[in-house]
Amino acid sequence: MSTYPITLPTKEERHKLFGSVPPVKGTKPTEKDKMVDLQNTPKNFLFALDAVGISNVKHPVVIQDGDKTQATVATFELSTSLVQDRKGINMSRLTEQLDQYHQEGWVVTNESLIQFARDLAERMEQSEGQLTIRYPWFFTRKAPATGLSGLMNAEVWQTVSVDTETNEATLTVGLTINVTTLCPCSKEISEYSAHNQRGYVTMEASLRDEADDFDWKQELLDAAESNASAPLHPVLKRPDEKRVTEMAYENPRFVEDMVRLIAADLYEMDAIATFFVECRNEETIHQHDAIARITFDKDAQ
Ligand SMILES: Nc1nc2c(ncn2[C@@H]2O[C@H](COP(=O)(O)OP(=O)(O)OP(=O)(O)O)[C@@H](O)[C@H]2O)c(=O)[nH]1
Repeated sequence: MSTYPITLPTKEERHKLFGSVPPVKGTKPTEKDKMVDLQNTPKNFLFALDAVGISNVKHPVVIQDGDKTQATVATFELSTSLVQDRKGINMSRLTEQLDQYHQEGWVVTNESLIQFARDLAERMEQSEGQLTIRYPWFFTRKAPATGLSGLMNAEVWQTVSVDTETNEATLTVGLTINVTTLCPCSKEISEYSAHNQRGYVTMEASLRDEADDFDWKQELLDAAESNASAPLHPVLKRPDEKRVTEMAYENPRFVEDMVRLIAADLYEMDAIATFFVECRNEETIHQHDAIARITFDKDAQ
């Protein structure tokens, strides 16, 4: 049984009580220039590597959103290639560069991401730099009848790869948004009603060099939502709810329909070279999900 009030030992004594011990007198150097630089010790390490780096890095960012900017939190993957005769990259330089860009007021655009990847490669003395940035992108959505607005978000990402020797850069963009899909089969066979579900549409596209002013977030969002049974909304009053319910009934979609219709829209966008589309419906009459996917390379046709 404890008795109060108690007299506590000092914090140092408490740490000792719970097992903390003083550091040993070490023999290895503590100054940076006397430490072994294992990463840079040259030897034949059998293979060159495509990508070495860090993933799951959470960081605040400011992104260019049309003619405005938006602050959000992004998850980064930062990497470079690695030559055969070096054991490792100096990984601290990756987050060092991220912090430096942040301190300098970095605004994320396709061009600034390409510059970031190029700087990474140069800082690491490797030929290729790569990065992926993934974040929630917020946009305003109005209710279809009352016009009441609220914020929606889609998960978006950009992957950039730069080869500093050839000076080539590739840019891939992606977006996932959820939509309403209403089952065509259920509508067809039932006396009334039709089951519907929340569909998750994921699109990824590689962009052509000349795609500078392509508003990829808006275009991918439109491709998904305009081909769904109905888009989602943050605010819906009764007249709005009636509208979206009827809209879904007028536009029934299987996952296969979704993927094919979105593929047709992406096929018509000149800025896109290759694309991937997936629709996953969280079924309301099953425990499982329904999925469909397509990958397509326009230049391979
Ligand atoms: N290459 C490599 N580094 C790792 C790995 N795991 C942890 N590290 C990192 O090793 C780092 C040591 O950083 P370095 O960038 O090599 O440090 P440094 O040589 O003092 O840095 P510079 O002054 O830039 O040359 C720490 O940031 C650790 O995160 C790994 O699997 N591979």
